[in-house]
Amino acid sequence: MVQIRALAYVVAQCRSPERWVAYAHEVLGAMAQSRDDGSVLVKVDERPYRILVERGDDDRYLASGWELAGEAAYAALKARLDAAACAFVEADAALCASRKVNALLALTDPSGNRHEFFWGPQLDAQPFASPQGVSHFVTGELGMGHTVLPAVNFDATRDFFVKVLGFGVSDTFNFRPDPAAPAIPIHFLHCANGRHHSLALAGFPSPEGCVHMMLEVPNMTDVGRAHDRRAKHGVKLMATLGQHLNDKMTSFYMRTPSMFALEYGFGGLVCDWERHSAFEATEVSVWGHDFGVGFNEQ
Ligand SMILES: Cc1ccc(O)c(O)c1CC[C@@H]1C(=O)CC[C@]2(C)C(=O)CC[C@@H]12
Ligand SMILES: [Fe+2]
Repeated sequence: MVQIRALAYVVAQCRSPERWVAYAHEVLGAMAQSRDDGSVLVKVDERPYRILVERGDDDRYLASGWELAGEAAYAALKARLDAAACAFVEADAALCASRKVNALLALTDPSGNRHEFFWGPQLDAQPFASPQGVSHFVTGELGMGHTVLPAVNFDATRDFFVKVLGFGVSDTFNFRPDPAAPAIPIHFLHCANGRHHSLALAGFPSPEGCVHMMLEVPNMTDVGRAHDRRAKHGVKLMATLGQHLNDKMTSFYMRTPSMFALEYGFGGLVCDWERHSAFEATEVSVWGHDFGVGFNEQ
């Protein structure tokens, strides 16, 4: 059985990656550094980066980076993909060097989202120190956080993650913006760690390539202070503060320089998958999370 350990990183594209440096320092409370090729590494923990921003002619999401435990797990994934007749491309030395990993393969899921699978992240001795006094970001064995990706070919994409890649379905949600229209499915998936979801698939398109990514901090003070910094720097709010019903996370959503949203929250559920029963949530949140603000200019 294939086991994906965790979501390790995301890759974004930006016409002005230096905007991500200011956004990381001033709003996220993360470290950030430009490289000679114009790309930016956003660092939130002991890893050299968790968000890699490439310079390009668009502001959008490019890829999710999934971590395998080691060489054997990576070989097992390749065998699994071959057996399922899923095409993939192995990275050359230049791409591995850019991603700071030992070996990497890339593929496109049935909805056209790019995913990278690797083993052997490079570690350096640079500790994390938040420029805004954020306590820390909740990563470690739970991985970087989560992403919600558009899945227009919903069933095929869900089957790919569950049947080929071994993800589990944590919970489901049927989104009904229009009660007369058919519900839009959003399925929350976990890999081999306790984070409630590392990936959610949403049955609608997203021009920015990603509905949102999520970074977690350990307490409400860190969320509230980020919420203040967002307002101070005029970053657009995409959803108000609230607490999710399924994973209990308290969070708000704001725009990133690559146009997709970032959820900044605390208190996400850590599950024991031996004891968990998947449920269908009929509400987004216990309180708050007005996504209506995302459609208005502030
Ligand atoms: C429902 C939910 C549970 C846990 C999460 O971490 C989470 O981000 C969500 C919200 C998912 C979803 C979204 O991201 C884009 C806007 C959506 C479609 C809504 O308008 C309601 C649900 C929202
Ligand atoms: Fe989320």
